[in-house]
Amino acid sequence: MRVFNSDGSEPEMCGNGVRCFARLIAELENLSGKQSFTIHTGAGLIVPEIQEDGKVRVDMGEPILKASEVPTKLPPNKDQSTVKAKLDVDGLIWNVTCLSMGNPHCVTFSTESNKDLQVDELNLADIGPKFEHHEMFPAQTNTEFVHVFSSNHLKMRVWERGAGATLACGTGACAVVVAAVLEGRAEGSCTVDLPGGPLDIEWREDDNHVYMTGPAEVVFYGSVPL
Ligand SMILES: N[C@H](CCC[C@H](N)C(=O)O)C(=O)O
Repeated sequence: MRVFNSDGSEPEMCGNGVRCFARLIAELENLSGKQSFTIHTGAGLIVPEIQEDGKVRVDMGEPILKASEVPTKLPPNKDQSTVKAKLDVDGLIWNVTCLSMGNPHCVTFSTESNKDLQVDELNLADIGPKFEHHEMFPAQTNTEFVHVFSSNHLKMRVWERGAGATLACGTGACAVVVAAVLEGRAEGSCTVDLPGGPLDIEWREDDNHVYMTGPAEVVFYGSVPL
């Protein structure tokens, strides 16, 4: 599977895209019931599995925490991660945790002056590009702004690299749960509310893999003359 952002850039991976890809294969092959596929992506092999209830569960692999592999130029902690780092965006200091799910993510729950982000009040069109193109992210970044309802219920908005504000970001939802666990804000299994709907995310201790479960439905068929 190859995926392209709306600006034409080609990211390594797309979590929502791979769910839709699995659904399309099942529709085209007229498959029903539980189905599992191995998809080659720019982030390696990804395994989506269509569940009996029709939802798609994706093994998104292991999160990448090493700063140089996110990649970010933020000064790393002793364990080489950038958990609870400080990012200066136009003079405002944001508390961030950066990681990769095959593509780069910067997750924030607060600024130095505001400990509880009211995500619906943020002007993403203003601040999003300042994160996306920040000098600390040599490959740019997807940025997730998160409110914590409880230790297993989060809400996020996302400014995506190469796409802007979107209704949903599967790799972003995975990055949000990993960051929340690392910051001590959440447990490993969470529901993440996105503008486009909820996703169930589980970061499993036994294999260190992140699993994302959510719907995928055909909404139209079309063709694109190239
Ligand atoms: N804009 C992202 C790619 C799409 C990721 C998102 N749509 C998802 O569902 O994971 C990037 O450039 O890394």
